Amino acid sequence: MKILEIREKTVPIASPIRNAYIDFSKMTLSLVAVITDQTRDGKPIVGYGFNSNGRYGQGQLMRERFLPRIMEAQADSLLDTRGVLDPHKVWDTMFRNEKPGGHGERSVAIGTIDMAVWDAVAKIENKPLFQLLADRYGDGTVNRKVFVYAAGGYYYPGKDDEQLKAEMRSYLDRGYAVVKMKIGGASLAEDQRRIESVLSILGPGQRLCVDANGRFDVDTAIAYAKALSQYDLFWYEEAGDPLDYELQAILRSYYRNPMATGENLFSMQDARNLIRYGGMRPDRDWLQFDCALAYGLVEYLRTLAMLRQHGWSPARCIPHGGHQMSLNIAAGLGLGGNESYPDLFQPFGGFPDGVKVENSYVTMPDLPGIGFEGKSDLIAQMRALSA
Ligand SMILES: O=C([O-])CC(=O)C(=O)O
Ligand SMILES: [Mg+2]
Repeated sequence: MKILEIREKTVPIASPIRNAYIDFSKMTLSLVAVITDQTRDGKPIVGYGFNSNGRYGQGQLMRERFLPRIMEAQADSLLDTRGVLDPHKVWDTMFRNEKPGGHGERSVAIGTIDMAVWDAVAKIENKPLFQLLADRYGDGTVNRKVFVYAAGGYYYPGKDDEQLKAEMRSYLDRGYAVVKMKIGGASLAEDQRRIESVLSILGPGQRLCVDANGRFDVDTAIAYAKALSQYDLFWYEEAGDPLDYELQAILRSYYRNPMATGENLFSMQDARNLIRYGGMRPDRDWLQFDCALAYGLVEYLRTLAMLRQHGWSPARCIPHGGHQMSLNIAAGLGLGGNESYPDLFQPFGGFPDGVKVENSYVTMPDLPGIGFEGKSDLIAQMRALSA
């Protein structure tokens, strides 16, 4: 088999929301289609991928480096022993003549193409990606029920506590038991008022996460840690700069409840530094590495192996990004769950049509590949690229 063509397009996912670090007024992503010479029911098998929110479209890097390397490679050099496209070989081909380190420069572009390759491979095998992953890298058993939480609670022009509560209530009404809001874009006193207003609407078994998006210096991170300790939060996320492992390690002396970070670490090596030097606690903290920003699933498999070597369970991973790729990895490889943005970044976030959230869990349906064909608004945009 061979890849006939790879197309990419930059697509807007702009909205007026703001976290503690950026607004999303000009946010974009790259959508990719890997068109193969394989067919099913007379139609070409096409794999699709896109990158998560937060890092913008990647078209130029793809056009100048990664797509030509794939298309110039001998078609056979990209195949496994079964004659099917091998994501690891495609990855090695993309990475040819790339130096180590400085991962963010290219990890999003490679991760986006990698997603489309896995989608194509699972479709060629006519299996859901979660089943393919369990068969190839696990013992074949899948856990179709995946924990999901609702991320939102952004700062928004004119948004008051009543609107914040209404937003969170609507997530609870849609079946979520864990919700997330932004902090660090206002004073501590104002954020505490916002947090307490959300806590006031949570019922038994319902929990809140807060996310500072890397905004705080060490003193502010500690001040928040002390103030947040009085609430029974699900987690305190990305307090300081994502690469400041010392800050993260210091925080454990001030915050006993769970913390979460990792969405802005874009390689196994960066993730390993967090595990080595960040003081993260495998019995309670959460890791949010997102394959769609971090060189894809080929690299995520290396990260999971690194975690195992350091005594961490994959169940401590709840990736950032809210895409179906991580849902498949969760169901196939035993992650602790996945993020979800019920009202943001559509049509890229979310679940196949008809999938319901119940007590903060979804059940994965049987769709070949990642499952994009089950989400009508998303697959319409994807097919427009590959048609
Ligand atoms: O606001 C963002 O950049 C997204 C984010 O941190 C998250 O989903 O955890
Ligand atoms: Mg975050």
